[in-house]
Amino acid sequence: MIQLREVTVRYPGSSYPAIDQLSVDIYKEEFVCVLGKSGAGKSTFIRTLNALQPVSEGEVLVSDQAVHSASEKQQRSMRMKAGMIFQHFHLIPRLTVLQNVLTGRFGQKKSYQALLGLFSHEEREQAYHILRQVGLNDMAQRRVDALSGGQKQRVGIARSLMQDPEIFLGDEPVASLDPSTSETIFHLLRKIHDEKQLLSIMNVHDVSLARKYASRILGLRDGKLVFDGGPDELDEAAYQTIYGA
Ligand SMILES: Nc1ncnc2c1ncn2[C@@H]1O[C@H](COP(=O)(O)OP(=O)(O)OP(=O)(O)O)[C@@H](O)[C@H]1O
Repeated sequence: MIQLREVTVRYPGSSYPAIDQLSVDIYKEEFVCVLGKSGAGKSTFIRTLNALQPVSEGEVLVSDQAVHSASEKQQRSMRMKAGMIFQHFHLIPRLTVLQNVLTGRFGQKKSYQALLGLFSHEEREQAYHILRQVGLNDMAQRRVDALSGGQKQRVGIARSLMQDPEIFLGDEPVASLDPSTSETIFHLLRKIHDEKQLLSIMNVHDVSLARKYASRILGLRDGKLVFDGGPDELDEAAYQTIYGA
C-alpha cells in the first residue's frame, strides 16, 4: 500500500508548488492511471513515490515505511522494490536484451559482480522466463538499439520485473509510442498487474487508455488531486475539472 499524507513538492526558485498538499491511499490490488495537463505534476508525483524526488512537506509511506525520512541505504532498498518504466525507456543501447534485463538485478548484487556482469544460472533462467512473459523470448541476444519502441518498452518492463518489485511505476510509459503499440503495452501492463497483483501507477496522456485499463483514475491539476474515481466516473464534468480551461 502507498499512502501520501499532505505531500507538497516545491522546486527551487518556483513560486508555486508542483504537488500541493496531496493526500491519497493506493492499495495493492489497484491499477491506477494518473491524468492531467502538461505541468499538472504527474511526473513529480510518480517520482516522489520512490524517493527520486524529495518532498518539501508531508510524507509518503510505502508498505508502512516512510520514504523521505529514511536513510540513504533504506531509500536504495525501497527503490529496488519499485520497478519503474520511462517514456524514453532508459536502456543501455549497445547491450543485448538479456543483458539489459539482468541489469534489473544490479541493486541486489555486490558492485564487483555487477561490474563483471556475474549472474547466476537462476538469474538467467528468471530473465528468460520474464522475456517469455513480455513476448520477447526470441530476442534475448538482440542489441536493444536494433529494436522498435514497443519492443524497447517491453525490455524496460522485463528489467523492472527482474527486480521482483512490490510496486510498479510508469512515467509516461507510452508517450513515445504510436496508438496501437501503446494499447499493446497497456494490455501487457494490465495483464502483469492482474497476474501478480502488483500495485501499479502509470502516468498517461491518453484518456481512452486510462478509461480502458485503469481500475482507478487520479486527476491532477496544478499539483492538486481534483479527481479520484473509477473509469466509469470519468464523465464530461470530471474531464473538465482535470483539463478544462
Ligand atoms: N526540475 C524542475 N525544476 C523546476 N520546476 C520543475 C522541475 N520539474 C518540473 N517542474 C515544474 O513542476 C510542475 C510539474 O511538472 P511535472 O513534470 O511533474 O508535470 P507533468 O504533469 O508530468 O507534465 P508533462 O505531462 O508535461 O510531463 C511544472 O510546473 C514544471 O514546470
